Amino acid sequence: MKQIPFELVTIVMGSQSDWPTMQKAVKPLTELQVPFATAVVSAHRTPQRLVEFATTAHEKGTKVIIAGAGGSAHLPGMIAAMTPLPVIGVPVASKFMTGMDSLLSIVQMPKGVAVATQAVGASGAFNAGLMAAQMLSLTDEALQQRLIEWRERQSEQVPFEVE
Ligand SMILES: Nc1c(C(=O)O)ncn1[C@@H]1O[C@H](COP(=O)(O)O)[C@@H](O)[C@H]1O
Repeated sequence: MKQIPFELVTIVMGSQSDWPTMQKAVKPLTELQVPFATAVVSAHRTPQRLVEFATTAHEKGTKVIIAGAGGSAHLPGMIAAMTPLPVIGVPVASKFMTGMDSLLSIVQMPKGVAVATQAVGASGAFNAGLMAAQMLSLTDEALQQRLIEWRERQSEQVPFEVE
């Protein structure tokens, strides 16, 4: 059986079809030199894989989990229910409800199990990568410095003049 990959940040998604959205999380992680791994894990289609992933991630070196799913998006919440690690949820835009269903599925967690829900789609995935790096920077001064410089570069790239 194939092994689930684990890294400092592990990005999981409900389906391969989520990858075009979820790959946006890779950019900030790469730019900030944060190691990450990716895997398809589905609460609905691969429940055993979900349990194995969620119950062992904290023992395998993962510090932050990013979980993206669309539609009936139970993946982030179910992972959060089984891990002590912070889980960042990304609502992937769905075919029929443009992601409102994904957003509500992920954001409306019951009290006692927390998911840090991001915006729907590509921007949410990008910010999930950024948020994961910010969480890790709490205990990594060099990463915090890289984040400060990354922010400065971002500000410099916003033109002052209106064209
Ligand atoms: N929401 C979930 C879960 C889950 O929450 O466990 N597993 C798959 N899915 C979602 O189903 C959508 C359609 O998947 P397919 O494109 O494979 O049919 C995807 O956005 C996926 O995240």
